[in-house]
Amino acid sequence: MQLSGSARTAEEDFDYLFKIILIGDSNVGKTCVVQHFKSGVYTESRQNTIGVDFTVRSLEVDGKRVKMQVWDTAGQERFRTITQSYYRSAHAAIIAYDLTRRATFESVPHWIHEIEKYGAANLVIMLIGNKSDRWEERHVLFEEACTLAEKHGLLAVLETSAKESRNIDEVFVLMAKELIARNSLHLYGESALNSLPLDSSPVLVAQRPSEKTHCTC
Ligand SMILES: Nc1nc2c(ncn2[C@@H]2O[C@H](COP(=O)(O)OP(=O)(O)OP(=O)(O)O)[C@@H](O)[C@H]2O)c(=O)[nH]1
Repeated sequence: MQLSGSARTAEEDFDYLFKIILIGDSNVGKTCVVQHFKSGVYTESRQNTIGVDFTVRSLEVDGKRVKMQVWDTAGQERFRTITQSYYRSAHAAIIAYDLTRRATFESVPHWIHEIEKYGAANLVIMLIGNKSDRWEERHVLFEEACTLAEKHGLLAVLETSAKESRNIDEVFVLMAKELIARNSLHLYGESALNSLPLDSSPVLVAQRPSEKTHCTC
């Protein structure tokens, strides 16, 4: 994994540049999640993504300036060849499903397989169950997503709502923290890897109407 540390450009200084690919079935809300991350607003989406859209936002995480490049990919099958070509240079992948549509959750193993096939080795993978504002129509239990995440060694599961601004920034901040931690290990070499083992247990964050559950397993 190649991460750009302490990079400088004429326009902007940053300590890290991370490239994140957002994948998942069509209409799960990927574009709305990215747009909310970029601008903080929810705009009802009427168009499916064609190919891949590119968004950038800078964050400050643990005193570090982090530039997040997010590639919002089309979920539709007909764009698969184009989107696959973006996997290779990503540092991390976020797989999104719609928690009101079970079929989109059942596709998650397929998306993990795509990452394993086309992405770099050891890509950090996070799972998000979007549309948590429609919790009454839930067709995927949070616990099921946790089980899947553990089985495949994913970093985290978060339930999000682009519509009601839930957990969107948290997804990207958590991802940035993990990538910074891994980059530090990378910089300090094998001995650091031995002395600072990464916690392989996923971080799990459910979003329910009036409570927020954090659990680590
Ligand atoms: N209720 C609710 N609807 C959402 C949310 N996020 C997205 N939507 C709606 O879900 C539909 C699909 O959203 P998109 O963001 O276009 O989905 P996508 O995954 O990018 O779809 P593709 O571009 O085809 O891959 C739109 O009608 C959105 O307005 C959410 O958090 N809650």
